[in-house]
Amino acid sequence: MIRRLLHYSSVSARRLLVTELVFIVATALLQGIAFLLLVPLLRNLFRGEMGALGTWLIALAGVSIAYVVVAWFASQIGMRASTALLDSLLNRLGDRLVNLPVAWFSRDRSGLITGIATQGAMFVSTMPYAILRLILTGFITPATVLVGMYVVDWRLALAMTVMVPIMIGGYRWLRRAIGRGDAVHSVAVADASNRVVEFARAQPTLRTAGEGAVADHLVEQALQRQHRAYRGMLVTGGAGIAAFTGIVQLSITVVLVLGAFLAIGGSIDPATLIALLVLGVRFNEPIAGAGDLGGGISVARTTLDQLDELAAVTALPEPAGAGTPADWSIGFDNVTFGYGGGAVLRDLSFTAPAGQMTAIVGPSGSGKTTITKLIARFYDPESGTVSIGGVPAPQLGTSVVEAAVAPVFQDVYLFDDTILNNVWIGNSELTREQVIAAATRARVDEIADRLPNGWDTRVGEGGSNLSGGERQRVSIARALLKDAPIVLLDEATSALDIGNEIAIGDAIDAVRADRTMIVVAHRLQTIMTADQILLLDGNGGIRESGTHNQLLAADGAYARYWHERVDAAGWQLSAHN
Ligand SMILES: Nc1ncnc2c1ncn2[C@@H]1O[C@H](COP(=O)(O)OP(=O)(O)OP(=O)(O)O)[C@@H](O)[C@H]1O
Repeated sequence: MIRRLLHYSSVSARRLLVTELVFIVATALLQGIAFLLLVPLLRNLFRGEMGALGTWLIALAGVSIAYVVVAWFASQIGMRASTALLDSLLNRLGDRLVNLPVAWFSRDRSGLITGIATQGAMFVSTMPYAILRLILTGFITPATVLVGMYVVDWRLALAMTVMVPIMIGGYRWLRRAIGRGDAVHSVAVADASNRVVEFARAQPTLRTAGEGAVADHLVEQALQRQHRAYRGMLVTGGAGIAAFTGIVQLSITVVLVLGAFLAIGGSIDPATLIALLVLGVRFNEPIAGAGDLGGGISVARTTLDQLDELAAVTALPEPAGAGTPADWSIGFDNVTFGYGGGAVLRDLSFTAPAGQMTAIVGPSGSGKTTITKLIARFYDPESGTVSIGGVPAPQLGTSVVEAAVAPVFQDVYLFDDTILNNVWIGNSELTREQVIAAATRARVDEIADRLPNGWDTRVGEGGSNLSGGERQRVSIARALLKDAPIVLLDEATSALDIGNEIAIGDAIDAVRADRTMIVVAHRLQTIMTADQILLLDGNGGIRESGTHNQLLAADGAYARYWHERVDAAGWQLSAHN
């Protein structure tokens, strides 16, 4: 455990932790010595040898003062070590989160991260101060007492020694029992918090769909599972603590009975026996205390296990030296990919020329968004190659791909900050004027104009004060600011009002310039103005590809798809041409 704490500590936290451990050991030794001094002290008291008693009293007072001083330092350093450890844990977690592959993040992982970042990290950080101190003291103090007992009476010391492995066995069993219960409980807590957050987020949908009862039921089930897991943890933990306390009490009884026999046989005088029995109680006290806290270690261990699991998540392969793309074209070469089930894309090959717009169309679930996620390198394909400028993505490395690609996805996240700051994160080095200029090109100025505080109006959590189309305009403005040579655009599927429709069209024109654009296209205007259209077949491949005019002239699947869409939209081609 101590090794694991040191592993997750920063250099300064590690230094504090080691210093604290030294102080804890010193405290425990002094406590043990103070207990041992009780033997001559009590023996002299019962024998009425007052002269020697004074000497032992002074010695005891000296050791006690030293103990208080060292214990005070131990607790002060312990508190500082705890704070430093908490900082290190949260920093390690943050560093890991920004390096985890994007594909790792899903909604059911948010409960795990929240659990580690809140109770988990707090619990681990209290280890040095509140728990480790008592546990180490609980073992070092009795060990010191035991060594001293051999000096006073080896037979009682031997009896006590025999009990030690039994106590250690009991302690381990107790820790394992609590650890098992806590592992189950942690999973249940993460699941329940996911469900509650989901329930809160889904309120608008649930109310309109009248599905509140189903969601209620899911939350209730998750809370019941958590309740059961908690009860299970209390039952196993409580039984473990009771059993361990029983073992500790048994050891006192053994010493008591043996001591009584020795006193009756005359091989030990009553004064020494009383002193040794007092020592026996002192011997057991810290151990029983450590038993109560052994569960704390198990709970902290669960959090450390979760951090280890996070550390073990394999990142996508990175090259030793990043390759340089020849241009900003994108190539798919026999790409096959699935999310663990069947293949979503099968032997898919195409080239999206640099500086041109490629529109991807096709049935729902045919893998359009998946293509954009492979380009952004959220995943690597199972077989085949995705390349940028002729260089396969793994040879470019994630950071090069991230810098080259600006994604404008449908689930754009806006922070609960001003609308301007939400655009600004596209490139924090620009000035306010530059940000406003870019945002204006994406037609975000119209949104700012209607908000009470203009550019400085907060947009609510997740951008809840803006419409879907408006959020997408902010996202396009971010892409403009980032000025990446490749833009991935997943157009909103939901119908947009005419204002947003025109504004998004203008925003796309602004971002298009000479960039390579891959658009999961739903707007007819986008589709027909693309330099290349890929029609997916719904079986992981491409059915037809070409320009709008070529494909219409071919009068195949695309032509049918197009006419259906035009009819459905009641679109007047002539009006827009
Ligand atoms: N993270 C994921 N985990 C598991 N399966 C996924 C994941 N994302 C997508 N899928 C599945 O992969 C398939 C392709 O999804 P994708 O979103 O690429 O389709 P799409 O053509 O963009 O669909 P739509 O037009 O409906 O948005 C679907 O069957 C979908 O359920």
